[in-house]
Amino acid sequence: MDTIDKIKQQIEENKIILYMKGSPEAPMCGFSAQASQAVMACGKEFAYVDILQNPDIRAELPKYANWPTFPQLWVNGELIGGCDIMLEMHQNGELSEVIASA
Ligand SMILES: N[C@@H](CCC(=O)N[C@@H](CS)C(=O)NCC(=O)O)C(=O)O
Ligand code: FES
Repeated sequence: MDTIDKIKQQIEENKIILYMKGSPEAPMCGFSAQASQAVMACGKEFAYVDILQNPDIRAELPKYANWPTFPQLWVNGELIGGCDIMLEMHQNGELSEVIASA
């Protein structure tokens, strides 16, 4: 399967999916750590992909998403945003709402 198809499948099959560096338990970058903590605080199960272990996705997702960096949170097939957006939405309560809608 080519990388774009793999990405599309992941996003379709997982209502909440976080593309990040490392894992929520062992994040490998401060941005990914903060983002995964905000998502975890919403209390709903979510999928994640460690892009450090998936260099093809690291290379292709930014083009597909039209978003240059990681982490990236996707909910219901749509890009929500990166770390700054997740933290802002966590602070104003919108992150839980979006995640609850998944
Ligand atoms: N301001 C960004 C911070 C994230 C960021 O700058 N990520 C960088 C460093 S971890 C990145 O993903 N660079 C591309 C790469 O490492 O593939 C956000 O809101 O998500
Ligand atoms: S890995 Fe260096 S800032 Fe994320």
